[in-house]
Order: sequence, then structure tokens, then C-alpha cells
Amino acid sequence: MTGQVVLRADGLSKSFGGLQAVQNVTFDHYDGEILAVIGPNGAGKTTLLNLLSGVYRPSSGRLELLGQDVTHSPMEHRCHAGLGRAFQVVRPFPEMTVHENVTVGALFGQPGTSLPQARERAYDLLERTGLADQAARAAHELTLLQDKRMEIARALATGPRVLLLDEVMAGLRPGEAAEAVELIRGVRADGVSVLFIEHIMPVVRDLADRVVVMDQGQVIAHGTYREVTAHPQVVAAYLGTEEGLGA
Ligand SMILES: Nc1ncnc2c1ncn2[C@@H]1O[C@H](COP(=O)(O)OP(=O)(O)OP(=O)(O)O)[C@@H](O)[C@H]1O
Repeated sequence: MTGQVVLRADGLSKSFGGLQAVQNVTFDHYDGEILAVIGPNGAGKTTLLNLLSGVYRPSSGRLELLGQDVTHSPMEHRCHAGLGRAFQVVRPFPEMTVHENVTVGALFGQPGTSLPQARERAYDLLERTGLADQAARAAHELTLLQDKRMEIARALATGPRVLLLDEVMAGLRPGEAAEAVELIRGVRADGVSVLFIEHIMPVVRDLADRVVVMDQGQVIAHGTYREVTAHPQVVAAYLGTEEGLGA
């Protein structure tokens, strides 16, 4: 893959006490790419995502976002510099409407945005994510799939160039996951690069241009879905695990 690197992790490590949760992780995420991070339970995927989004600072290593060193930048700075994140467990403001929830994202992510501009931007995103007809409902009334759509709309409202998704398919039925796959493809088609953590292998196969595989904190393989699922170290890492490779 060639083109501009939007996110460059160079030797990122994070330890908790004596535990090396992420060890010397290096990868490039290219503009327009949908990149999956997979690995068995406890591999370090969520810790890596937390390093990328700024929840944690790395013990060592360096992170670049669109060519800018953000290794020690706080979350808000990364957000304003073009990084958006949607969470596995959706955390909306439950009593606010769907439209208001997304408007908050637009106000937070783009300083200087007026309320009417933010409301308009939020409404556009509700249309793009298939939620326009739910705009006036309270967020707590949404179904799980609608919740995930809203979470993606909220992250997009901050105006990201790179969107991080943390197991957004969790809990969805297969038909719903297929809809979410389409939604994420649409996000990429709109010019946003996507990095996602996912356990559901058919989703990884259908969505990812490239896959980074972690085990015990380290990257053990990267390449296309076909390449990594044929890699002996990847097969060994998944053997006997609950999720299996299922490929
Ligand atoms: N805040 C923390 N304090 C101490 N240990 C942690 C912390 N967060 C994660 N760990 C440990 O770091 C290792 C990697 O965890 P992490 O949650 O990043 O893995 P994961 O690949 O996301 O797993 P899963 O697929 O189960 O969500 C695990 O051994 C975990 O117990």
C-alpha cells in the first residue's frame, strides 16, 4: 500500500506494573485504508487503541497523526488534529435526543462552530448514518444497532480524518453486522480512514484492507486477511481460544 500515512505507530509500548500489555508495536495506517487490529483475548488491542486515542501515554515509542508527533498530546488535541473514536460500550447522554447527542460531538470536535452550524452538521450525519428519522427521539430509546450508528455519527461529528472503532459489532445479529459493515464502508468512501478492533472474523474478512495481528502485546503478523489467517504464528495464537479463527 502506498500513499500518505495518517497514523504511524513506532515502537509503542505500555506496561501496567510488571505486565507488558503492548510491546514495541509498529505499523503504518494509510490514507483511505480500513485497517483491522485483531488478536485473542488479552492480546493488547484495547490498550493499543487507548494509546492511539490518548487515554494512556506510552511507556516508550512514538505516535504520529497526519505527520504530527502526538505521542504526549491529550485526547482533545488529538481529536482537534483529526482523530475520532467510537466506543464499544456506547455512552450517549440518554435523556437528550439523538440529534442533540450528535450536536455535542460537532461542538466538541470543532472549536468555533456555532450551535446552528453544529446542529446542521449533526443532522447531515444522521442522514448519512441512517438515523434521520430517529433525530427527535431520546437516545435511550434506540435499538443496539441504532445506538452504534449514533456512536459513529457522534465520532464523525468531530470531523475526523481517522476513525478508531472499538468492537462496534459486538452484540449485533449477523444481518445488523452486515449493515454496520456497509456503514463503515460509506465512512471510508467519504474520505475517513478507519482503524477497527474486531473479534468477528467474517467482519474482518469483509471490511479490512489490511490486518494487524497482536498476541501477548506484540504484532505477530500483518497483511491481507488471507495472508494473516494462513500465517502459522497466527493460527497457533488462536488455537484453542474461544473465538478461534473461523476462517
Ligand atoms: N488498566 C490496566 N491495568 C492493568 N492491566 C491491564 C489494564 N488494561 C489492560 N490490562 C492487561 O493488559 C493485557 C492486555 O489487555 P487488553 O484489554 O488491551 O487486551 P485485548 O486484546 O483488548 O483483550 P480483549 O479482546 O479481551 O478485549 C491484559 O493482560 C490485561 O489484563
